[in-house]
Amino acid sequence: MSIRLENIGKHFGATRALEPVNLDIHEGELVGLLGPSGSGKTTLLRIIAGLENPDRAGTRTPARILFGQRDVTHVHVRDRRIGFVFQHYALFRHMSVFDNVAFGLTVMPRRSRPSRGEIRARVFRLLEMVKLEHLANRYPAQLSGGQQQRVSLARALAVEPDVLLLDEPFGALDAKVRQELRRWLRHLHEELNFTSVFVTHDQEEALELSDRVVVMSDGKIEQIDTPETLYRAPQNRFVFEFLGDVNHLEGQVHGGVLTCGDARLAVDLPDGAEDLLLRPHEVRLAEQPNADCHLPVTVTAVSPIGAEVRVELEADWLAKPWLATVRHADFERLSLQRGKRLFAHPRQWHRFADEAADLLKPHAA
Ligand SMILES: Nc1ncnc2c1ncn2[C@@H]1O[C@H](COP(=O)(O)OP(=O)(O)OP(=O)(O)O)[C@@H](O)[C@H]1O
Repeated sequence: MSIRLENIGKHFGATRALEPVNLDIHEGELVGLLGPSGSGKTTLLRIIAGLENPDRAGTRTPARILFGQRDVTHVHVRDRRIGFVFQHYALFRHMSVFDNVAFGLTVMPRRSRPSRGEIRARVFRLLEMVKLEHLANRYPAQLSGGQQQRVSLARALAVEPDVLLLDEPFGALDAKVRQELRRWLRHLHEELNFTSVFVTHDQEEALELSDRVVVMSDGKIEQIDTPETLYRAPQNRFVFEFLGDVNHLEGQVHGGVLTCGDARLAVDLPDGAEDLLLRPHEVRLAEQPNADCHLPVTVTAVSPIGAEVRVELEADWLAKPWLATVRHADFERLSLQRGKRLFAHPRQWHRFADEAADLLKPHAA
């Protein structure tokens, strides 16, 4: 089921939670709404659900919500055929896992309600999918947080919703369980191909799970793209900064050289103030400066965890420490340790002409 949002805005009294936005979600797509706290993600999700009404816009451009061809703008939440999973959408504590998952089916009007045998078969099929069939008789209190969220998901899918909405579904779980559940949701989605929209403020979660990510800030959509395009071609500074760690190199350009204290970098830019941005993997470390680049730094922390080594760098010319990620081989070759003095060499850098848009292509340095 595709979803189309036209001119959907929202005010709460004088607070503008959402500027009028347009959004097309394709059938079978898994779309993440990503943004900092207060950016309007939950408001947008609640409007899709029918838990909140969009502002009534002028008659020429009315707000509309379509599920496929069906205009659901004025359809009550209970008739929108939606499944929900919320961070704290507690299961019914006095009901077994089986009864929780069966709940939505057992309360259907008699004429559309499946028979008891069909309900049983469907619940067990779902429990198998979420790998909990052996716990059907347990009560929620006897399950881990991750298992409870899997039951919530099975419960949401039981009524075969047209659209599945998830609001920070893994927000309350610890990092490892979160990651497991993400992979598992991705697989389930591929298997069942439902259309779903989920809210998160976790970049990694959005990039790993989504077919496309909607990046939001301050009630506006900043960019809608696949994770890869978002990361490689952010449309503005906000998206670039929000999607990963960023190092700043601020200074004055004069005659093709950017200077900042005793730091210097040759750049092909007109004279004036600049703020260049670098991702941690774009910072190379070396024992020596060169003719084009003199960026002296001191190592202040090293964490050789995982596939790469994270190195924190400080310098008098830096307002905020830099973060570099280097390979283990370089870590050993440079004998990196606290207090070591080195030189940073940007592999490439990025620059946004202003807050509005305008990505200038990344520059190899
Ligand atoms: N019921 C409400 N009454 C008044 N203001 C609200 C209400 N709901 C949301 N807001 C305001 O609307 C803005 C957007 O809130 P929303 O919850 O959609 O953001 P969010 O991106 O989901 O944030 P978070 O990640 O913190 O949940 C915020 O400024 C918030 O304070």
